[in-house]
Amino acid sequence: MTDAHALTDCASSLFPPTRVAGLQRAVDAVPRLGAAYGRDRNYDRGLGNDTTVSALSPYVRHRLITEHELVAAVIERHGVRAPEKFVQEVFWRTYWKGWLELRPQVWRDYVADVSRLVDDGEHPLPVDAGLRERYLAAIEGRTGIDGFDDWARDLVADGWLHNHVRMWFASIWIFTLRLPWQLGADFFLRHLLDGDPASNTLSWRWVAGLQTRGKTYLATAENIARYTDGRYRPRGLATTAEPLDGPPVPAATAAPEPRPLAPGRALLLLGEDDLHPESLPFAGVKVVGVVRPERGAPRGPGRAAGGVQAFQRGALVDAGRRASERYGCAESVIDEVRASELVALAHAHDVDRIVTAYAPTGYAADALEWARAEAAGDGIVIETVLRGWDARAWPQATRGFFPFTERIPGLLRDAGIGA
Ligand SMILES: Cc1cc2nc3c(=O)[nH]c(=O)nc-3n(C[C@H](O)[C@H](O)[C@H](O)COP(=O)(O)OP(=O)(O)OC[C@H]3O[C@@H](n4cnc5c(N)ncnc54)[C@H](O)[C@@H]3O)c2cc1C
Repeated sequence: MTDAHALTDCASSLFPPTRVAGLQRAVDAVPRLGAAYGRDRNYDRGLGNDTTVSALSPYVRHRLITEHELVAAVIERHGVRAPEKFVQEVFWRTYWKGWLELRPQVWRDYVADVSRLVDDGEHPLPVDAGLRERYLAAIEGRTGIDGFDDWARDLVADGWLHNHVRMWFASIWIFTLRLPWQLGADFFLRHLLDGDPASNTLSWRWVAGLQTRGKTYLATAENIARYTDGRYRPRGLATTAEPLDGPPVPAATAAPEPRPLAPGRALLLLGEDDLHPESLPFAGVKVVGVVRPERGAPRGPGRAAGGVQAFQRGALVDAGRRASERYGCAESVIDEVRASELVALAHAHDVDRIVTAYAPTGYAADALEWARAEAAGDGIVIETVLRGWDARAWPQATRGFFPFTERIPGLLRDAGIGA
């Protein structure tokens, strides 16, 4: 039996949490990300030599590698047509982030739902005793469902799953095991190295039929057998997938607007959503110190898996070192993003402002918002800077992904890619 809460070092050896490791993986992957990716990407052949996908998500999610540089490298190698599918997949991330940014209530509802469903222990369990045993069987890989049990254990051990596996897993969780989707999303978010509030919450909602109203994703034994090269052929899967019921999708609110930073001295605060501070638009700002949180943002009411915490910590250390070098100043380490420590550091550096990357809707943004409100009371302003990539794309996430894809050529042009 797997201990679903075990601290695992395996994940960080598969995915060393540095920009250099991400770039190396990208260099190795780029030759495969043209037509071959479009043809084979739905096959799950694991993380070894036969892998059909890039397995770059832990790096892209934390922006150890930016979407811009990844897409530019792939187009430079293959031209615009052959990697169309890959480029679209990268834009799924951008689209989901934009979609949630325009509808933060969907995030707030998810957070409230998870809190309501679980107790307040360090490793929270469902409050409903009947649900608890079924939930434990699922996350510990004891359901007896071929494939599903291995995937639950793989997730805990590796911190990563192939996209098709994530779809099958979520579908079986919701429609065969009849477990609440929010608990599956929480399990994923706390164990995936790439765990991302937007991509995760909205993908689970999509499988459940809440995102594209009435349209669900049903995993079938035939599809699983085909795309796992016959490794798995589960029996007894649900044969229908009735969409779940939920509150109506809220209307889109306004997208955040990019505001250029005023010139002058400031501290630079690192945030785990954007760990390539070298390319953030800080023109005119004199960075006099780098502030690095020791710990990443929470991933749910319970503790994130050990491998996830190690990745978050390692990625922050890596970005802190690069930022100190880039801006020629020392780094200060704080426990987590909290106003009291930020205000003390601002005073120690004789500045009244702190600049940081815009944090998209999620746990990190929640923490930053609390710190910002409190620090303002002490006369310290926390200013965020939005990348052009996000500023141009997010306002387009008002409808479904397919209308959004029509914007991709224009977004690439505006980013100066493929010209
Ligand atoms: C139920 C479910 C939960 C998911 N949870 C997360 C999550 O927490 N974090 C996360 O990053 N992705 C999530 N995804 C999306 C997707 O599965 C992963 O991004 C992808 O599998 C990462 O593997 P890769 O790097 O090999 O992707 P590739 O196929 O090589 O794609 C390249 C890059 O494009 C982006 N990308 C690809 N597919 C998607 C997608 N469907 N949505 C968003 N971005 C995408 C990623 O940045 C990825 O690194 C989820 C999907 C499902 C169905």
